[in-house]
Amino acid sequence: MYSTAMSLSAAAAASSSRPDAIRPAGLRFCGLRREALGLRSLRTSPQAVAGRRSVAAAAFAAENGTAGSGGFDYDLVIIGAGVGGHGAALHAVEKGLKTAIIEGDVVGGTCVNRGCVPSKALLAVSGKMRELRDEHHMKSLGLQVPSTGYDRQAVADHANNLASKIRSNLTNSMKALGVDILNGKTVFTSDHALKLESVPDWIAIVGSGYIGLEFSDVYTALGSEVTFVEALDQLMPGFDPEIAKLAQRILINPRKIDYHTGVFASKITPAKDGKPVLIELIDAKTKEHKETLEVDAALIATGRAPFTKGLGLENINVVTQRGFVPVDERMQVSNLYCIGDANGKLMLAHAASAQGISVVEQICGKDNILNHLSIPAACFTHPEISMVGLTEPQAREKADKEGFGVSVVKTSFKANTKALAENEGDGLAKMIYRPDTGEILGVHILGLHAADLIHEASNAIALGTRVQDIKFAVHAHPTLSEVLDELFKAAKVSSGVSSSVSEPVAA
Ligand SMILES: Cc1cc2nc3c(=O)[nH]c(=O)nc-3n(C[C@H](O)[C@H](O)[C@H](O)COP(=O)(O)OP(=O)(O)OC[C@H]3O[C@@H](n4cnc5c(N)ncnc54)[C@H](O)[C@@H]3O)c2cc1C
Ligand SMILES: NC(=O)c1ccc[n+]([C@@H]2O[C@H](COP(=O)([O-])OP(=O)(O)OC[C@H]3O[C@@H](n4cnc5c(N)ncnc54)[C@H](O)[C@@H]3O)[C@@H](O)[C@H]2O)c1
Repeated sequence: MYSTAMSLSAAAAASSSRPDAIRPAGLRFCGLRREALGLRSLRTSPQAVAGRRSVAAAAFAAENGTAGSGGFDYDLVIIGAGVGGHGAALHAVEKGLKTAIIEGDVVGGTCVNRGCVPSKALLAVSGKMRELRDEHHMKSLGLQVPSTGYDRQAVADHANNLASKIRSNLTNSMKALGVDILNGKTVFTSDHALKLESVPDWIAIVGSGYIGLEFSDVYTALGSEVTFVEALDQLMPGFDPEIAKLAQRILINPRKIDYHTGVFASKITPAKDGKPVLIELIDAKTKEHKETLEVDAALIATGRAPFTKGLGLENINVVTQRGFVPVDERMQVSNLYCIGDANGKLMLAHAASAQGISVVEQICGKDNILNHLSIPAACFTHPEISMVGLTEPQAREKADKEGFGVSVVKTSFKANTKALAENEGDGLAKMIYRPDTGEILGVHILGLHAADLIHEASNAIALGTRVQDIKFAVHAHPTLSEVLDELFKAAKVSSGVSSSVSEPVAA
């Protein structure tokens, strides 16, 4: 029997995340947490470094050894079958570890069941709807669309069906590899926003981060009017300010969206007996009452925090911060690892998975530190926003502290042939870099397929490729990737800096 899993399931009361209080703008979580569960008899596998420890994936995973007197059934027990746990499980099997995964609710976690997957299904619909309704765009392509409409339930079914399909793909992929999927006992909160049970005429969205912005795209495409309530002084405070300003011009101002910034939604009274939803707004600084909004519905998108109570972390003196588990750069705390949303470093599906893989590498005896500044992020509005590394203010702050210079280059999508062919010239890409070394500090893109374009920059940061080298890489014409090519070629790096790329050979 898996002794680790037994002690965990007895202690667990899980739901990965819930709406959270405000976080400062632009905060990148730096500080891993790992929670100790007071696990007994943990052992490292023969390849792992000496010492007892456990692994957390999505929530946590506990490692134990098959060798020796303990006689455990698994080398690795992962708690939580979200994308973090799933990524870790697949990698663990590849590494030859006998693996089990315990899920308290349904396989797939937040991303698959109430996050990335259903939200992107709704966004796919909003994208098509926008395109079909854009008469000017259609005319310019020579198309006529007589009328457009939608079936709300069919749209909702599309999101649900996609989630079920991906959930069963994930389940089957683990079963096929021999990962045992075990059920925990736990209590969950539920997230209904993605069920699209109605399309309100007027919806207030509290918080203009990723969730708020993506849902504003969905709701306005389906005909709702949106009012944003944002505590900080500008909308989209987590984004590079120049990109946020342009996003406001492209994604907010032309749509049926108004907004209140610098105010907290301090109290929300649900609709009752024909009365509307009431949202009390207070000044974020003075805390004085400003006004009360009356709307048909309210979506709270103020950040999420993990529910990590009941795991027995206090038994090993791990103190969570608003539920987040403080881990170090190797995702460790005490004798445990914690990956994914639970550690709060970067609450993204692919970050969770990358952390899981990094941890498995360590368990197998190879030191591995994930560079979080190389992990891209994307907001799937129409058009999309993507980013990797530092924002310009963050880069300038770091430069002031460490005494180096910062340069910025920008290019417009209007200069890109492919974007113009698609009639999608709205957009900007900017790169922040060190002119003395050519190091790429950050790249931010708003424009058509920005979420796909960012990877050339994130891979360059991950691999330490400098501007003076990547500028020689060739991009097919006409493609959107030339947007990044423009950035690399426009950057000016000090002439004394060496390049590892050979000079192009003259034809
Ligand atoms: C609306 C929305 C849209 C999103 N869109 C994107 C996107 O487009 N791209 C992106 O990268 N990210 C997106 N995210 C974020 C992404 O969903 C999360 O970062 C990701 O799911 C984190 O993965 P995880 O494995 O750490 O946690 P989760 O996916 O939350 O999985 C944790 C799992 O652990 C289980 N669990 C927890 N505690 C226990 C316990 N004690 N015992 C047993 N089981 C337990 C939970 O039930 C859950 O299944 C979105 C999130 C939301 C809410
Ligand atoms: N495309 C994606 O990758 C994607 C999509 C959705 C969600 N996510 C992940 O899910 C997490 C949660 O997303 P989110 O949008 O809820 O959080 P967020 O942290 O991105 O944004 C929350 C916003 O709410 C504001 N806020 C907080 N309390 C408030 C209050 N009382 N009144 C008014 N404004 C308030 C904050 O200032 C902030 O701008 C994110 O960390 C993100 O990583 C990712």
